[in-house]
Amino acid sequence: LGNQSGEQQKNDRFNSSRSSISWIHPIILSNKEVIDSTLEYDYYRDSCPQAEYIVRSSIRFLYKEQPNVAPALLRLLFHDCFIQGCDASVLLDSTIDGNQSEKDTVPNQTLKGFHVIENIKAEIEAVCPATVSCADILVLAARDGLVLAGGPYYPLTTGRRDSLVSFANIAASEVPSPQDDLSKTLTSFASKGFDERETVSLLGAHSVGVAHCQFFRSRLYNFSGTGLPDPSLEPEFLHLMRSRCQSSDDSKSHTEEPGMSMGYDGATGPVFGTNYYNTLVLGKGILHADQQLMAGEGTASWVEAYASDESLFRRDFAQVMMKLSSLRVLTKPLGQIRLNCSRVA
Ligand code: HEM
Ligand SMILES: [Ca+2]
Repeated sequence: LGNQSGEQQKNDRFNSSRSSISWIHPIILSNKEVIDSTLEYDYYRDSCPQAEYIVRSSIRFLYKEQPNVAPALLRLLFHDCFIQGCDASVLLDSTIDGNQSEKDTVPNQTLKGFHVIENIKAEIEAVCPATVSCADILVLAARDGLVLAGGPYYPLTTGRRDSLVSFANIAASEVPSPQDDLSKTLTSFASKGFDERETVSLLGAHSVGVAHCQFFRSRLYNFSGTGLPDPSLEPEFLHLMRSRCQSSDDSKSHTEEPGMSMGYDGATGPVFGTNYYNTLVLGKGILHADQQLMAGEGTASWVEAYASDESLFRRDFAQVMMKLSSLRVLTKPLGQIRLNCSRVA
């Protein structure tokens, strides 16, 4: 499948209408023929009834040994869905005929969890060949991991199809940067259809997982080229962060580089939800983009609401994760079912 079909696919997706129910995409093939293609609950109920069970049991098994699989997959899902929709475009490897992978772009270099999706895909292929998309496996696996990490459950529809190309240039420019100010973050999320409340709740994903020093070192030693730390950092916290992250990185690789957990205020241990928002209220956000949520009246009031009302956060987070997981999906007849998640079939 060459570039032309990739191009065609892109055009179809740019032209498809966006309704507020984002998973409904009427696709007009000719003047007469309209296919109302939608995602469905349990889309594989006849074609592969074991699929969702295989995902869930694999993630459960892995989580016991490696709980960091949950944050890794949640971040992978975000980086897939935010770039041209939930189509597994982030999972493709670069190819010799020149399709550079999103994986190989700067903002994606510390993504993890690719092998997890690949292994689940192989297990599913063994029982239902060429049936279940990598895009569906990723959204299901991320949801199941999140639940194990203490996050809310949300129902997912399925029937996504996999992209024919990876969108490296778009990823390089559209994956949000941790150095972004609030207005940039809000513009970026608004361009994908998320309002302020939804953006604040989505960032609650940072309740789990780790940020490596490279993503916030400049805040500690040389904020915006001033040679001084970020003035919004609470002094004791600045001291703690500096003790974790030296001014220069002498580790040999990303995996060795130290980091800090983002949703942990030191007092109560890592709990999904309110802790993250509390860190922001206390001026202890790790990433600049996180702390910036306190810089606007509207976003700050949502941060405060989520910091004090766990069930409100869980409800909003479940809703917004459903929306993220159905962003601009490809459905039949677009896209394909890959046989191996890192390669076009
Ligand atoms: C303004 C928007 C965002 C920015 C700038 C941002 C940036 C980052 C950065 C720099 C890291 C650290 C990566 C590393 O050290 O390897 C990170 C981690 C993470 N991000 Fe985000 N992120 C954003 C939004 C989101 C959203 C919307 C989600 C999911 C819904 C998400 C999920 C995660 C998770 C779970 C981790 C931890 C990964 C792990 O420990 O393996 N992020 N993010
Ligand atoms: Ca994508």
